Amino acid sequence: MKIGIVGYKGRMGKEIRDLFEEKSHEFVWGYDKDGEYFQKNPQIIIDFSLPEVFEKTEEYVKKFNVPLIIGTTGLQEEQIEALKALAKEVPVVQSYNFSIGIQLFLKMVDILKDKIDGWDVEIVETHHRFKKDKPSGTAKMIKESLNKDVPISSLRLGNVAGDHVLYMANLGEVLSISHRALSRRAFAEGVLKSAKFVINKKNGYFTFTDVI
Ligand SMILES: NC(=O)C1=CN([C@@H]2O[C@H](COP(=O)(O)OP(=O)(O)OC[C@H]3O[C@@H](n4cnc5c(N)ncnc54)[C@H](O)[C@@H]3O)[C@@H](O)[C@H]2O)C=CC1
Ligand SMILES: O=C(O)C1=N[C@H](C(=O)O)C[C@H](O)C1
Repeated sequence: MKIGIVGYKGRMGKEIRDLFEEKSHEFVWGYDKDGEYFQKNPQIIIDFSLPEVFEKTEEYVKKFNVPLIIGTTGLQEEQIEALKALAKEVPVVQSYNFSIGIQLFLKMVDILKDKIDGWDVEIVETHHRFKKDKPSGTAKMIKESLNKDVPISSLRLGNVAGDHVLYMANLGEVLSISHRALSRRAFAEGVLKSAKFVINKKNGYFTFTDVI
């Protein structure tokens, strides 16, 4: 695959490029703060940047007419709507977490959510000090899966790649589900899976749940 990355100079951009190149795919196009890197037209665009870059990503996806995988968090409701409109033209995979573990976490939440009425429920997320958004996109996904308004606490500590814990308690017991990404490789692996899933599709809006 010939890939393009929006945010290619960032932490995730570099991890994704390294993994794809290890697997003999080619990094041929990139976009970052200082503009475009162009070697060849990409066959797919992967965006791990910031919400303010979204319109540029949309512009380049339309220009190259290729699938989009987007992991950028903190997107506005209108940007999600714009992604769904874009997905009528090209295939789009959007997720706030591309790790397999968080997919399993969400499945457990789905089993538990109707059985914890009257329990105290709180989410705690911990990330590296450089993370710009708060709370994390994953914490928002967990809250949405619970289908109720629960508090989220955000810690920004050192170089933590991404921890999420869901605590549930009644007066006699505490139950928790917890996930820790040991490095950004876990997310990059999910992006590679998504790229293989989406590369030959015509159009459509997909999440990482559809991919695995
Ligand atoms: N969905 C998932 O599984 C994951 C999502 N993320 C999300 O991915 C995004 C990127 O995370 P990191 O790589 O850690 O951040 P980062 O800050 O290391 O990388 C962001 C990149 O975007 C570039 N950028 C910023 N403003 C720009 C602009 N106006 N025009 C062009 N480029 C611009 C930066 O120069 C940088 O290279 C964040 O939204 C983060 O929350 C991160 C890890 C996993
Ligand atoms: O910014 C990060 O690093 C991460 N962001 C995502 C989020 O906001 O949920 C996913 C992961 O936890 C790492």
